Amino acid sequence: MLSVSDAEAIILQLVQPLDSLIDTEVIDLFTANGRILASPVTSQLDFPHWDNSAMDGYAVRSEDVQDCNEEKPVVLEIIEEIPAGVQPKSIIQSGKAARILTGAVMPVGANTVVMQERTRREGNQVFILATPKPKEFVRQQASYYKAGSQLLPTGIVLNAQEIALLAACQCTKLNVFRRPRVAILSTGDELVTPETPLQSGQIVDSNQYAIAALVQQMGAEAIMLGIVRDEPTALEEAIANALTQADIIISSGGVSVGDYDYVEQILESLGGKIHVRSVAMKPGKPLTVATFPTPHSPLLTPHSLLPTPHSLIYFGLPGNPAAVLVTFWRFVQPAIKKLSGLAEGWEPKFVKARASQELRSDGKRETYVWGQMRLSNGIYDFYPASGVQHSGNLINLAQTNSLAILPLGIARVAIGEEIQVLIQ
Ligand SMILES: Nc1nc2c(c(=O)[nH]1)N[C@H]1C(S)=C(S)[C@@H](COP(=O)(O)OP(=O)(O)OC[C@H]3O[C@@H](n4cnc5c(N)ncnc54)[C@H](O)[C@@H]3O)O[C@H]1N2
Ligand code: MOO
Ligand SMILES: [Mg+2]
Repeated sequence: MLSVSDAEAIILQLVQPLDSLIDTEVIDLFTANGRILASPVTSQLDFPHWDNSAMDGYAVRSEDVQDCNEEKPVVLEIIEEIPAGVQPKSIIQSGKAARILTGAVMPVGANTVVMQERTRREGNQVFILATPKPKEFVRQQASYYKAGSQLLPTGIVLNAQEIALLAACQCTKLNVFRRPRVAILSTGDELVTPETPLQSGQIVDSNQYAIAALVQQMGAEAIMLGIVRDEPTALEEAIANALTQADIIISSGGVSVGDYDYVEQILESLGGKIHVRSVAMKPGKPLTVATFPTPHSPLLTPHSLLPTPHSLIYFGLPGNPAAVLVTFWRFVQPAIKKLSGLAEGWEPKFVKARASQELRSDGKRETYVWGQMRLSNGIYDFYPASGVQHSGNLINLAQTNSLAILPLGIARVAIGEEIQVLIQ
């Protein structure tokens, strides 16, 4: 059985990010929230675009206002009014000033802005009551960004901050990585859809919904392939079909040692290479991970006839609902993030927290306890979900946001002790 960290290393090494030449699409800025840039962005505009005023006040020549104070103000003649958005018409000569408003273009000849509060106005004269620093309150052209240099690199997520910047640059069409395609299937004769009236012994296929929600939350496309019977031919057909339409396939169930657990055997019969068969973790022990060498369909490459170069990864998650969530957060989420083209930050995120209650495990497998992290006075406290922590219990998963980790060999964590917590 592999340790969690060995399994993680193997899995993340199997993931080849999407290709920045092939696996891309051009989208509108309006739909760019959460998407990942597939090529760097460069603007032909300087920021600021031109020298402009940072204050409401007066544009002056700094040489004219060297020695002024309240008792001995310098008096300048106002020759123009420049609101934002208006091109100045005059040149500011010695002894002259322009009324200027925040964001307005600096007039030629002026190099400094005196803020309104340090002036007094009488008619078309302004009294400068304090000496400004040279160039004070002038936002110099290109002082934030010089046209032609790289503005945003490949591999970053576009959020509000980046989208604001792209809008300001008038970059309304963006080359981004396509969304990873994730096919999802559930295995089990006992499974029915949520709208089916339950017969004795039947279970609702909640995993399909959980996995689809997780996949969508990550900005990937969830392809829901439904329930597959525990029957080798049906399973083989379903997996072969999934291979033609996805970058990643996630199934749940059928990976343990039971008489109807066929997933591993079918993966091998379809030419898959198994890299992980079980992991020393609880829940999640029978996690199975395989790869298939080449994509099985040109569907994957809408902009080219070349096949995508990365291999296809199959995650066979254990059927128990909590095992699905834990193995997804621990392994599948970073794998999808890495595949999606993110240049950095795809690794799982751990934080330190204080145990708010005693935590226990059998010490034989790395144990993941689900619960809630809460921030109080700058310190994270971890509250395990109340009720049983069994991998078949999904009731108390609701409202959890993290997983506390009890390492192998640690059977007890006392109240107040520091623990590692995986955040979702
Ligand atoms: N003799 C052993 N038995 C088991 C072992 C073991 O090591 N030796 N491991 C146990 C562990 S740990 C887990 S986890 C499960 C994993 O089993 P499978 O992946 O083979 O899953 P199934 O047997 O198909 O189902 C397990 C359980 O989960 C329910 N399930 C399955 N699919 C869904 C779904 N889509 N939505 C909701 N619930 C689902 C299923 O009804 C079962 O109750 O094996 C243990 N056994
Ligand atoms: O480890 Mo299993 O994944 O307990 O339920
Ligand atoms: Mg089983």
